[in-house]
Amino acid sequence: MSQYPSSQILSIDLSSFDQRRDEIVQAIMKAAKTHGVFYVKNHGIPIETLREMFLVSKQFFALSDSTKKNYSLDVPRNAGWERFAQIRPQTGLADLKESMQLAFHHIPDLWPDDKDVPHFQDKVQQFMEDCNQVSQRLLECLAIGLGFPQDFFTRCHDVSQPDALNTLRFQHYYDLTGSSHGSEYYRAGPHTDPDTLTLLFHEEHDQTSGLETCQGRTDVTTFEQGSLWLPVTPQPGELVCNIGDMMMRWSDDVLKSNFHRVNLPKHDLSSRYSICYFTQANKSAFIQGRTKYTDGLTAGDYLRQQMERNHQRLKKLFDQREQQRKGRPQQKHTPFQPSSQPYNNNNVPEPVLAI
Ligand SMILES: O=C(O)CCC(=O)C(=O)O
Ligand SMILES: [Fe+2]
Repeated sequence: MSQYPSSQILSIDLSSFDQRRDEIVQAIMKAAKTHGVFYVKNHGIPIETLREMFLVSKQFFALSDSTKKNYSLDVPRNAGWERFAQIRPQTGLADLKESMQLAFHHIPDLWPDDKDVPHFQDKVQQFMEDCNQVSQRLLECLAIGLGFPQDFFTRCHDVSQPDALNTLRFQHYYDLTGSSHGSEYYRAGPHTDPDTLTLLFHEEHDQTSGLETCQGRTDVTTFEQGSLWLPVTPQPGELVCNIGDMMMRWSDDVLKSNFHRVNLPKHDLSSRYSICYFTQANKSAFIQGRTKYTDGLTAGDYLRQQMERNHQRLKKLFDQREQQRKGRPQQKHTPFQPSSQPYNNNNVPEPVLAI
C-alpha cells in the first residue's frame, strides 16, 4: 500500500486479505482516525454487478410517482420510497432527491413487483448480501484496530437476526437543468451518517460529481463542522466507505464520523444516482465506549436519541427562520419546487429517514 500525503483520502486495497491483514488494518485505522472516509478497491463486488444495480435503480426511478407510491416509505420500518423527505438538521432543507430504501426483514409489501421492475427483489437481495460481506470485513478490521476481538462488531451486525438494521438505499438526485432553486440548496445537505459505517457506490463516469468531506470533528455529540471541504473522487469500481456516528461513539471519538455533502454542480445539473449500504448494529446490540462514553445503550435507543436530537435542532432552526421572517416581512424566499407537489418549507417536519 503506497503512502499518501495526509490531505489525501486513502485508497485501501483488500486483495490478498489474509496475507496482508495487518497492513490493511493499519491503513484503515489511519484513514478512519483522520478523514473518516476512504476508498476501497478489490472489495470483491464485480463492476458488472454495480452496473446492473444502477440499471435496476434507474428502472425503478423511471416508474411513475403513482406507481412508486405503492412502495411508500414506512417510517417505523425505515424502508420504502420517498421524495424530498430527508431534511437535514444542518440546513433545514430537503435533499433534492428521491430514494428507495430496502431492509433485510419485515418488508414483503415494499419490494417492487416483478411487473414493475423484473427480478428487482432477487437481484437486490443478492447485492445486499455482497455488500454485507464487505462491511463485515471492514468491521473486523476496525475491531482489531481498536483492540477488540476480531468478531466484536460483526456478531452484533448480524443480518440473519430479525432485529438487523442494515439497509440498502438507491438514490436519484433529480435533474435540475433549467429549474430555479435557492443557492442554499444541496443535492444532499451537510450531514453525518448515524450508522457504524456506510458503503457508497457511484457510477463510473461520476468521479467528481459533488461528494465532499470535511475533516476535523472531535466530539460525536455536537454538530461542529469544519470549513475545509475536500472532494471525494473514487476511481471506477472503488467504493467509498464513511465512518458513522455509531462507530465514533463506540470508539470514544477515536474514529471520525465527519460531515459530508453532495454539492450542486455548477454546470451539468442532470440526474445523479448513488447507492448506499448503511451498516448499523442490530437494534438490541449494546453500544458502550471504554473511556468517554461508558454509559451503554442499545443501538435502537441510540438511533431514537439521534432522531430526537435532529428534530430538536430542526425545530430551533425553523423557529429562528420564523423570527427572521417576521422581522423582515418583505423578504421573499422561494423554496425549490420541482413539480406539482410543492415542498412546504414552512412547517417543521419530522425528519423521517433515520439516516
Ligand atoms: O450520494 C452520495 O454520494 C452521498 C450520499 C450520502 O452521504 C447519504 O445519503 O448519506
Ligand atoms: Fe451520508
